[in-house]
Amino acid sequence: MSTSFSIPDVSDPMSRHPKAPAPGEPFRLHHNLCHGCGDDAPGGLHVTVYAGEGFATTAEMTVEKWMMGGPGVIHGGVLTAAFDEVLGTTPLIIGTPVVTGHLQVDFRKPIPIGTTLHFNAEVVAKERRKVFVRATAHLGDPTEIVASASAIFIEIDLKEHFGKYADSASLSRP
Ligand SMILES: CCCCCCCCCCCCCCCC(=O)SCCNC(=O)CCNC(=O)[C@H](O)C(C)(C)COP(=O)(O)OP(=O)(O)OC[C@H]1O[C@@H](n2cnc3c(N)ncnc32)[C@H](O)[C@@H]1OP(=O)(O)O
Repeated sequence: MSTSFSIPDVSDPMSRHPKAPAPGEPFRLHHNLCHGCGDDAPGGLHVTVYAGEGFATTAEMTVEKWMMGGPGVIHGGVLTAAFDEVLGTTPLIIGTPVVTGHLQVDFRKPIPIGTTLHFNAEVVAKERRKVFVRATAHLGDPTEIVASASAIFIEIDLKEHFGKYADSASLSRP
């Protein structure tokens, strides 16, 4: 399928899930080996996403040396993976488990190694199983956006989607 990020004129009703973390509290790990958030993921990003107000979340990531692409700056693929993690966790605030269908990233400024990236994300709409999420990243000054991303995530039944793969990789520890 080929698609683009286009927010529907009218969203399905959305509400914060009663079991969503309180503002400032972290979301639980997807699982221990998740490349984005898992504690045991070899070479993982170790991003923790925190609930914000409404349908919003925040996250931080230290830009480490191994994340380098061009000399001294983050690799675009690493930044994209970080956005995928932050954006893909955010729909849990409305209680919806998802996988990425479409993800687009705007790389606005070089992001130096050694800095801390701050993410702000928000679910902006839901249409049937599609969840529309946007995020921005900055280096400490929220008015200076260094990158932004938009994504369409698709609601899934976790067991149906991952059940046949989980034994081999996703849930076993290294
Ligand atoms: C037991 C285990 C415990 C596990 C413990 C917890 C683990 C919790 C893990 C979470 C982890 C998250 C981590 C970060 C997020 C990733 O990185 S997820 C990994 C990357 N993504 C993928 O691997 C997804 C691969 N793609 C697929 O599996 C399938 O294409 C999908 C996305 C499930 C859709 O297939 P489908 O269910 O057949 O959907 P389908 O009926 O065709 O379409 C439904 C709707 O979605 C739209 N749609 C479908 N595909 C797309 C697309 N690519 N773009 C835009 N729209 C689309 C359709 O147009 C349709 O829309 P409407 O007709 O309602 O307007």
